Amino acid sequence: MDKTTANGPGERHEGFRSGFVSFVGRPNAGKSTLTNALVGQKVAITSSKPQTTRHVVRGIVHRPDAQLVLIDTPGLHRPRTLLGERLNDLVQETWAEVDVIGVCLPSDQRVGPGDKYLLGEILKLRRVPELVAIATKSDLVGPTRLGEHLLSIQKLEEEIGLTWQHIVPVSATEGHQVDVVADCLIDRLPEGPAYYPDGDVTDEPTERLVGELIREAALDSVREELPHSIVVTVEEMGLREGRPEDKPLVDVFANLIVERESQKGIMIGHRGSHLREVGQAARRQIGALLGTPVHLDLRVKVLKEWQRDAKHLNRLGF
Ligand SMILES: Nc1nc2c(ncn2[C@@H]2O[C@H](COP(=O)(O)OP(=O)(O)OP(=O)(O)O)[C@@H](O)[C@H]2O)c(=O)[nH]1
Repeated sequence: MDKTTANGPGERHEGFRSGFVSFVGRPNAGKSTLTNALVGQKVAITSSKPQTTRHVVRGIVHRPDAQLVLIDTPGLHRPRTLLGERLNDLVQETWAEVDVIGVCLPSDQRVGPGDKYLLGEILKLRRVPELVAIATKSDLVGPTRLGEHLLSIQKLEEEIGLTWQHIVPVSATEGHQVDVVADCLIDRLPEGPAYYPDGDVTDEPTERLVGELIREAALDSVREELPHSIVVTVEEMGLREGRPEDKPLVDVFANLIVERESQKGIMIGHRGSHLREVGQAARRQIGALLGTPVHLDLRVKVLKEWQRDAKHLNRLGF
């Protein structure tokens, strides 16, 4: 096979670049939305509530000249529970291993102490990756404000003692400059072979993605204090037997786990109305992901104080 045209996994390609990139930024900075825009398919959970990304989800960008593997981590925050501590360790381990960190700084907000804290943590890593500054949500501001924002990002170089390889504005929702972000990131990757076969968009097991879609549907509708208390386990999933070939149906059995009885009540709602809505929304999303109609059996369970209990955390995969 001609090595200059091959770009399957493990094949070296003259001038081909490949590597790992992680987006960091304050909660709600637009990391998941940018991941999805780059990959061109919904792979990371997005939500208007902060700190909802809990698992490391990979999205993969395939190009003839490069392969970019996106590692989506939860936000770093002051640990208040055992879950918080484990998440922070996971984040720092991941950051030290990627080739490039894309620091997301939303254009509609001033660069602040939270951003500087994050950057300080990055500079403390045993190995500091290349840094690209991404001014997200550029559609939310006018040119003057965007200019100011880019300037204050540049000033961080002096203030904190870091070097940006690129500073790039982007609107992931409008699809504006998404390609430029990809170029800037790929530009900093080392030469090397593709890690994944063409066409793969994520190596997350389907069940985990399905669980995330259910969690997203549940989060969309509950009050601010509930998000951290929700976790979803997919117990069983499979094609229902005995269906006609042109009418397949996938059965999904999942648990929505909360910490307290009172939260269970909120989740279920009056005569089950809330749970029904969540189920319907989740079913649509899962159907779109799998390309098959879905029957979703969703139950709400209480696992008391699961965020503080090592046994529960292990069981839930943290
Ligand atoms: N107008 C606009 N809104 C955006 C853009 N990107 C993201 N958003 C919105 O900002 C909110 C947060 O986006 P996410 O992508 O979930 O942010 P995140 O950084 O992954 O958030 P966490 O998971 O909490 O860390 C969502 O409501 C998005 O729709 C953008 O380019 N323009």
